[in-house]
Amino acid sequence: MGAFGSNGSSSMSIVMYPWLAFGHMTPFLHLSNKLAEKGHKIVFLLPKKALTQLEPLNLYPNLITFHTISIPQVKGLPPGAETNSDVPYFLTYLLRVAMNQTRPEVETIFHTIKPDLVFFDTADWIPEVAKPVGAKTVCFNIVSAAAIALSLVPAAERKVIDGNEMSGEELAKTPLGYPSSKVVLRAHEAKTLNFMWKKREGTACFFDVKVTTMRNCDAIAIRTCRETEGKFCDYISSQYNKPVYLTGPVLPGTKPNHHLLESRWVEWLAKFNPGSVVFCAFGSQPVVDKIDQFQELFLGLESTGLPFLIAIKPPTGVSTVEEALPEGFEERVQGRGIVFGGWIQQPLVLDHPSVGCFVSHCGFGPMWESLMSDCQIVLVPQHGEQILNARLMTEEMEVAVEVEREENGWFSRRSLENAVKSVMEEGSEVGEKVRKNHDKWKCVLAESGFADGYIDKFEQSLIDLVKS
Ligand SMILES: C[C@@H]1O[C@@H](OC[C@H]2O[C@@H](Oc3cc4c(O)cc(O)cc4[o+]c3-c3ccc(O)c(O)c3)[C@H](O)[C@@H](O)[C@@H]2O)[C@H](O)[C@H](O)[C@H]1O
Ligand SMILES: O=c1ccn([C@@H]2O[C@H](COP(=O)(O)OP(=O)(O)O[C@H]3OC[C@@H](O)[C@H](O)[C@H]3O)[C@@H](O)[C@H]2O)c(=O)[nH]1
Repeated sequence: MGAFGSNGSSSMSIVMYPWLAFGHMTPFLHLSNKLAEKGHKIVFLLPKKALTQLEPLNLYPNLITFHTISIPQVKGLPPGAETNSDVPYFLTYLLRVAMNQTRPEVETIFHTIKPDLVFFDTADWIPEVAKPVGAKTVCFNIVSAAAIALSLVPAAERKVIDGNEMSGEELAKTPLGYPSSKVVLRAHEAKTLNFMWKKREGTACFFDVKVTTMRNCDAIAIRTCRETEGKFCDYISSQYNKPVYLTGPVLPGTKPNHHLLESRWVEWLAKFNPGSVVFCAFGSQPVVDKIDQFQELFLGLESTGLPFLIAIKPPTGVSTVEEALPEGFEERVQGRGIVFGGWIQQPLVLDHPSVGCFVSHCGFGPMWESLMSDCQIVLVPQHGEQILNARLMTEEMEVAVEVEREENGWFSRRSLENAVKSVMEEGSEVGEKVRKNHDKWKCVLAESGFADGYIDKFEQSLIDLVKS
């Protein structure tokens, strides 16, 4: 094995195989760009359908090669389903079953490429397949360290009695030594964690899969930084008794071939004053499943009286967002409100000067994107991990507000309207506080050398790992 690194004579050969969700594939690709910038070669495994969205984000096509994987049809999944965008949230485990069936194809690829390193997060058989070809494995986690520390460490193990669901109170208990009293779930929120211990046909439970990946890999990596989540990273490291490598925020930055925002959005956004538009986006998967809750979100934005752009996937059972709109909504908001059910260039919309507020489901990718923007941030988290991200943003960093929900999980149009107004109205105390804190954090994260420093250190850890 020769010398490694940007100044060395040879580069590392890396394979990436992320979970089949855009919230995972996107940061894996951003990290690939950072490693390619240092001269390393990457083969990126992904389903065919994801190519359209990911190809424009590949900044080093000479070094990053996309290799499409056939995702088998599994009974119960919608026909042609390949990514989380094609699957309702409650069926996501079947996509995991499908991913497991790609093992023979991945094995063949490893034998052909013989990589030095394999990055993965969900396919727990990767270490078994990588070892015979001499590759080291990195479990790269793109969710918050807080979410992993709360529920995906050995100390969080739970006994499921007779296949019964656990109570919210039981699930809300933090594992021994968990380092925060603020980034926690309330009992009614913790119920969303039940899926982790649920036994499913054809695949182990989520908790077992994740703990196995982190136990069996050669290194654990997390897309985060010490400044925001140091204590959670230390806790994970102590739980698994291995070092945790941090990549930092891993955002693409501005590159010469950075693509442009589609003209339809440029033209529409240009009609409004700087900082006046509310952009609401809920990620790549259909997450708001109940149609009345879906409509309440729209009605809440309508009530703000502000211009808004909503990018959201239709709820389960409805094929387009248009079909799910509240009655008379389109006529009432004509000229100031748009709803879009397709893929939108989220980071570029957030960068647009007319956009002043981001209403988000608080996936971890959007969380970083919002921190790097100048927008006020309003959070409507849907599931466990997103709720924890939201607590990090509201309770620890104090850069955002969270929309209030009732005990049954429902949020009203009024609570959404109030949250948006609390950050958008001039002179609002809350609005000023979160803006000040957000500015401070942005200065830290955007400071020259901050993100690059993380990547330099990360690259060195990988080189040491490969040589070990
Ligand atoms: C209904 C179930 O769906 C499937 O999983 C749901 C989503 O899981 C996301 O990943 C995580 C979620 C959570 C969480 O909700 C609460 C937590 O405290 C921690 C996590 O962690 C993760 C996670 C962590 C680390 C990692 O490397 C991961 O790959 C994930 C995921 O982002 C999203 O795409 C899923 O839709 C699941 O398949 C389950 O079996 C279903 O029942
Ligand atoms: O229309 C879209 C949707 C998404 N995106 C981009 O795609 C990326 C993925 O978005 P999300 O993080 O919301 O992705 P997902 O919906 O797959 O989230 C999933 O994985 C990451 C976790 O933190 C989330 O909680 C989980 O739901 C974002 O960085 C976003 O900028 C778009 O550019 N356009």
